[in-house]
Amino acid sequence: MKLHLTLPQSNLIKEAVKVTGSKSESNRILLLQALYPNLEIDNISNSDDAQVMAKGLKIASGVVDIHHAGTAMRFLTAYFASQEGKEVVLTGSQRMTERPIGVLVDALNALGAEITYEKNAGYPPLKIKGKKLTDHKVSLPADISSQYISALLLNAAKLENGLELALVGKITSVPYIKMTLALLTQLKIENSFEGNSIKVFPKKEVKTQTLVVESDWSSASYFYSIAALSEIGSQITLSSYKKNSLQGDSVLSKIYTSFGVETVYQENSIILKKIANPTIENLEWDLANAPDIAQTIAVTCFGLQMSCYLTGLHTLKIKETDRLEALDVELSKLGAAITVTDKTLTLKATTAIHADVAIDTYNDHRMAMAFAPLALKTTIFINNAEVVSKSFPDFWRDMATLGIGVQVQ
Ligand SMILES: O=C(O)C1=C[C@@H](OP(=O)(O)O)[C@@H](O)[C@H](O)C1
Ligand SMILES: C=C(OP(=O)(O)O)C(=O)O
Repeated sequence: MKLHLTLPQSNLIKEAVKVTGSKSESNRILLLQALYPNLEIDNISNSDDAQVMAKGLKIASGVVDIHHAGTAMRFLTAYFASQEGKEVVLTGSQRMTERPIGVLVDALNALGAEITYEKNAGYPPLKIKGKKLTDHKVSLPADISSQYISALLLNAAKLENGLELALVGKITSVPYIKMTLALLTQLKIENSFEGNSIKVFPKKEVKTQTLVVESDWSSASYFYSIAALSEIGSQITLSSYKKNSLQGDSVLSKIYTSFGVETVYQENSIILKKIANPTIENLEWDLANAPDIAQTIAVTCFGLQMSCYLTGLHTLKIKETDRLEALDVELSKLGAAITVTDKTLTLKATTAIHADVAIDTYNDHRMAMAFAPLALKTTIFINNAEVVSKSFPDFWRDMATLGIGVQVQ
């Protein structure tokens, strides 16, 4: 589906938008619910990734296909490896077979699991024969993806002796590890994270309770970008959010103050108010703790004709696509002066934004959504716009709600 996006007729429409639940929280809680069936979930994400996760957890043998969902791939690998009696081949999309998983497989096999590669060593598909894992100490590199660590931690309390991880190297995407531990703490599963050591203690049962998923902050980033690119005086209301979020991407409220966007927390909503022009000329930010908002921020800077220097982007090359390369190609089409390395992105202030460019999305939901806010500055086409369903199926409907012209070509 190719979409043509056009400018809002006047100011943004002040409709409140209810954003679906965090996919990161949802996929963690779904796994915990499979381990502790007396848990209930509220505000679960309606994303493809949460749906494939829920479906995958119900399968006991045969092929489990998790499509593009990285968290589902990693979390289910640890889950099936520790489920005695289950035997599956865990696979996904073509891109998933190019996203590395060797660190997690090595760690699980070192704990006594039986996982083998169906095709290429270090990559899905995996053949997993579930076993009772009794070893409880393992060390693993922590600088490639935090999802390997969360996968181990989520399943840890059901292991006979719990789990003790020694993390090697600079720990990346730390807030996601803290989110995992915070959810365990909510279930009164004892855990600790000190220096490079994480411990989770065994717990056979948890109290019956409902875990409420906060709405997705990565999804909120596109609305922050819209607010930043809109006229002073515009505002957008999003629910359901809270000030003390488990999601690291909530750092958006801080970052976007530099673009003149203020965040007001009101009951269970956030109101994004465009109150000023950008307060800086160049944004410098290390995004190692919030990699999923890199595309949004780069495009916001481009739309505001600002320069930026983004660092900590070393994980972007192994996500849904090589996001650094994709940003380089697509922003250049629009007229940007951009340079990327394997962990940084530099953008020079642009003088003009080209009109009617068709943005390619590379099977990456965040490419489609990050570029959409440019509709406030120019007319733009988004190719394969349906990719948004990976995390935010209602995205285009919500864009239209705000008054942005969304036409199928
Ligand atoms: O644990 C999670 O829910 C996630 C962790 C991050 O991955 P990395 O740790 O691989 O950076 C993030 O990019 C991904 O979208 C979700
Ligand atoms: C990287 C992402 O997801 P995953 O790794 O779970 O596929 C994302 O949603 O930006």
